[in-house]
Amino acid sequence: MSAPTPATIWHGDGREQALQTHILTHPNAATHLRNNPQAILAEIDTWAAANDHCMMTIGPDCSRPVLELMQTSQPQIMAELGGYVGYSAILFGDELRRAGGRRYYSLEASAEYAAVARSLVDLAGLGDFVEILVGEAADSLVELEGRLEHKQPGPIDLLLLDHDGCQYLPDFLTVERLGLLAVGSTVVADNAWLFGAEAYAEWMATPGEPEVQGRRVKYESRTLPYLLPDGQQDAMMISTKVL
Ligand SMILES: C[S@@+](CC[C@H](N)C(=O)[O-])C[C@H]1O[C@@H](n2cnc3c(N)ncnc32)[C@H](O)[C@@H]1O
Repeated sequence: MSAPTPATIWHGDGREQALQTHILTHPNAATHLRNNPQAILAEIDTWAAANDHCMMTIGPDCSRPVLELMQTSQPQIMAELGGYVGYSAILFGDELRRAGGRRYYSLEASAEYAAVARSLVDLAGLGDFVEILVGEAADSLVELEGRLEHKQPGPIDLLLLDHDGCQYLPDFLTVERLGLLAVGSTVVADNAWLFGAEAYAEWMATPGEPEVQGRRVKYESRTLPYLLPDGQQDAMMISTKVL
């Protein structure tokens, strides 16, 4: 009988702090890496591959459809639920700033991961553009709504769900109840077929116009299937609010 294949370890074994130390003490940290988001992202990918780590970062392949979406929809304000070590915040925050966007909000539950993210975002020169909110997304969303309330209704143009699949649906509904999305806003859910996100994917795919907070809402969705590094079939779901 062969030994069972060990489960993939995705995070939390010290790799995040090891990555932070690697980047911040890199011989080129003060020269090539400082204020160079693309070089920092490349260094994260290189370090992960060299150390045989499956990182939870969105990575170059899965980020491509989001970057394409940003080019076509030209968001002003973006928010992500699940910031981890700051990879997606650096990648999309850099793109958003270069395209003339206003602000990128990164919501992260873990104070440890958020501290790593903050140091890398600062090194990338994005510290005054990317804001990291530490705490459960459901709480940070309420705080965010208070901060954005003077802006137009539905202030988030592009929302990225990349935190805990079981929380995708309840936290998305919180976003809807708080009125943070307008007609034309887009929600991108990574890992939409796994890790408990199935309820969210089903809600988005169900025809009709469900009521949220007494308002009828409707989204049009498309899914982009892909394989995870460990071979599991997953998909990204891109949904645009049409009502
Ligand atoms: C897949 S990682 C995010 C990866 C990141 N978007 C990137 O591409 O670099 C998921 C992150 O969500 C965080 N998380 C899990 N549940 C959360 C919650 N309820 N609120 C906020 N963050 C949460 C985890 O701590 C983890 O850092």
